[in-house]
Amino acid sequence: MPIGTEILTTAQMRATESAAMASGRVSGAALMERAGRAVAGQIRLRWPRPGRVTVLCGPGNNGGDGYVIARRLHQAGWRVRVLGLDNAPGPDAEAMRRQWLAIGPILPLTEQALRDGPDSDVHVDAIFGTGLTRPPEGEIATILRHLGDSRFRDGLVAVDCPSGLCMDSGAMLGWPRGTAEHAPAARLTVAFDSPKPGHLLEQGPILCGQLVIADIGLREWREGQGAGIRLGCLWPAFDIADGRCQPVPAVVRAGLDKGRTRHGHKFSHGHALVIAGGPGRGGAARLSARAALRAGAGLVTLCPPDAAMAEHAQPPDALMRRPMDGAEDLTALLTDRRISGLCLGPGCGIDRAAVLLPALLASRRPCVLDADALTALATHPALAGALHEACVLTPHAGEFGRLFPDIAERLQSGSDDPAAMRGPAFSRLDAAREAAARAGAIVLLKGPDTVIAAPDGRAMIHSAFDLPWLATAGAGDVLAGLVAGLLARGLPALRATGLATWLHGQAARRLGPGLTADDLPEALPAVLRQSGL
Ligand SMILES: NC(=O)C1=CN([C@@H]2O[C@H](COP(=O)(O)OP(=O)(O)OC[C@H]3O[C@@H](n4cnc5c(N)ncnc54)[C@H](O)[C@@H]3O)[C@@H](O)[C@H]2O)[C@@H](O)CC1
Ligand SMILES: [K+]
Repeated sequence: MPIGTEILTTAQMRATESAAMASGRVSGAALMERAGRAVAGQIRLRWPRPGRVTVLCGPGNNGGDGYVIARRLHQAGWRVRVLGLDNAPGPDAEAMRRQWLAIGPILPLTEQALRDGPDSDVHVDAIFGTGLTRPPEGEIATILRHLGDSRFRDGLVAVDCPSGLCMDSGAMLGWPRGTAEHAPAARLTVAFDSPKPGHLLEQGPILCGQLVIADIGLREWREGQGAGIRLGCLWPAFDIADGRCQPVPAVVRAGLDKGRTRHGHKFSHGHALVIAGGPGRGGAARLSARAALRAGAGLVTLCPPDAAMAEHAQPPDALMRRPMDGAEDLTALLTDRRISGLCLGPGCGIDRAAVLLPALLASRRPCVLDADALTALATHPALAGALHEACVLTPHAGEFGRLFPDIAERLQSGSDDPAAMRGPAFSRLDAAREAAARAGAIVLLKGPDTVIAAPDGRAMIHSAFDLPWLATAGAGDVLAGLVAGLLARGLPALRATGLATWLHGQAARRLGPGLTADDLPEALPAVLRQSGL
């Protein structure tokens, strides 16, 4: 079942296009015309008065789109300059190129030609799209670095993606991994049919500027691809075809009714257990517990060791407290079948987490393992064998590196062949999926580009590049608590994780700069109400 907005890898996009063309109901040229028309339309929306535009056309179909854009803008009264290559493009791009040649000349695609011309209000980057297979070199690399000058940014429009961006990973091929200095950063990127992972990961959101997804009529063939990668959230700069943000991803609605009937008993809304640490370190777990309550768990019990009970006496009074000293206490508690979600890790202490993990995992109860529980897993690898599909691991990059050092190393080096850096580069999506498959659990790899993956390969991306203020102490504890609360309510683990991540981001968006983690659970009622949940 589709969840949220679908994301396609470049291979899935190509397969979708091929299926559409094989159907005989749409031609490659028609798709190209729609793509070019969509970009020209978006340019005219932002620059209503016709101005000067330079269109840079590359060797493939991305370049073909560029010739369509040039023609359409010319027809709309723009003064158009086209730079292109002599390479024989494919038949569709060649047809578009000829149509342009009937209107105007094609100058060489060189930095010199770019510099020589009169100033343009808009530059259209139609050099490479999904066909990028290796880092740009030579003259084209020089052009891209030239376009990377910040003075171009306000007028740079990327067709499908900024050229050089690997649309499967969000890495700029040819740039050191994790950097994009002097790469062509667009004000606007018009991508076709669906976002690709690279629009949302790593450098993608920084380089794409505003991302608009243009509908070019491929939906029925896309749905046949069984993509399996789902977007759990859209960030505000994200426009779906009709120019609006999608208000609430389907992930938010699906399955939430469970345990929320009008006549429901508190136990039918689930019982979450949040395990706290020793004296003086209870704050993190209390944040998690408050978030679990706000996520709608019917009951939430905070379980510190007996020696720390006293410091949990303050509100919220809705929280229950119960001492839990060791694994026997946990096992005894878990004989209560109504406990339907657990949270272990925030402020717990690594030793305590290691002691409790075997009993927790043996119960096969849905759980989120965060912070110290992840470090305990990394230091006691034998425990990992007991992980199961209802476990959610929520590592940040450092914890991920300790749990899955070889996968983190591949991600760091950027590609299976770092010397040549041939795309598609190994991505955070690949890393999270591989880790989830190995662990047999859900993996939520945190970052401004959070990736959530299930062992069967289903995945979501949550882009929060617009929320720098969410990187604050305790925000992760709140996220873990939200996951635990939703698990307790009976949501399947992947869905609970996606929804928790989305709610977390929405709460942060609502609060804005200056938020503290304490504010996040309190912002949830408004987010839930606004989303109609
Ligand atoms: N196929 C279709 O039906 C449609 C494709 N569309 C456009 O077509 C694009 C994909 O077109 P292509 O597959 O032709 O690929 P591109 O236009 O992205 O790339 C062109 C060619 O450049 C070569 N190349 C790759 N990396 C290179 C490098 N570093 N240096 C030099 N050459 C390099 C490749 O051999 C590739 O075929 C999409 O991004 C989109 O813009 C749109 O027209 C919509 C319809
Ligand atoms: K491009």
